[in-house]
Amino acid sequence: MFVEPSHQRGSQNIRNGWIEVICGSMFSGKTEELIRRLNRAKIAKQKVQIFKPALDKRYHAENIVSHNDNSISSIPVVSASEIGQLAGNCEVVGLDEAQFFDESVVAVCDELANAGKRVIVAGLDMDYLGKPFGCMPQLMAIAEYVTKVHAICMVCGEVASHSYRLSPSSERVLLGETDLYEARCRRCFNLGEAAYHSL
Ligand SMILES: Nc1ncnc2c1ncn2[C@@H]1O[C@H](COP(=O)(O)OP(=O)(O)O)[C@@H](O)[C@H]1O
Ligand SMILES: Cc1cn([C@H]2C[C@H](O)[C@@H](COP(=O)(O)O)O2)c(=O)[nH]c1=O
Ligand SMILES: [Zn+2]
Repeated sequence: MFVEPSHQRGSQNIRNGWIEVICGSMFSGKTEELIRRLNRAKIAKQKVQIFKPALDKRYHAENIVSHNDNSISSIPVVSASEIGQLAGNCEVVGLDEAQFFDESVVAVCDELANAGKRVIVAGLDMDYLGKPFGCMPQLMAIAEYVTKVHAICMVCGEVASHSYRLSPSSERVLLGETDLYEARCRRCFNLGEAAYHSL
């Protein structure tokens, strides 16, 4: 379980910021964990602002909603470059579905952390082909803390790290849930359609 580090102040009494990344496959609990951390910050009376890419409107236009129906309000943004100004004087900034943000998200997170904010980013580390997704590798590289969470393989019940696409679409961005994707372990992901026959 991730426990919050305390905010240290430097020699000029400036708060020390940092970046946390929560990554993993679909259904691995990224959004649940993001909401848990943000709610704890709210309980600690910290000013919190949450953002998501405007294209992700699966469950709700504004709220961030997990697969098990936990939710928290957020601001949808078209470009990550909007976040800096909207984050204003908040102390904690949350980003969900970070794999969909444009590449400016890396500099934006860096600047927010440099300005003393706690930045918590959740996103898919890999796409449906098992390739690194968007700016997630860069965000993981510059983060102080990286948490990789896991789902359960829907074929064999082992620990799942991959998101297997059930449709033939080869678009990288294809929004969906259990209708289009299932969590799989490495072996069942590589077996593809044959996985269910190999049990
Ligand atoms: N294969 C699976 N493995 C684990 N949890 C699953 C699976 N399929 C559905 N879930 C549900 O998804 C929830 C996690 O949802 P969420 O936090 O939105 O995940 P993520 O943001 O990583 O997609 C779990 O608590 C569980 O209720
Ligand atoms: C693997 C993969 C996923 N997506 C989409 C499908 C969902 O709408 C989101 C991921 O949501 P979650 O909170 O992590 O469950 O991303 C995609 O567009 N392309 C992909 O390769
Ligand atoms: Zn498996």
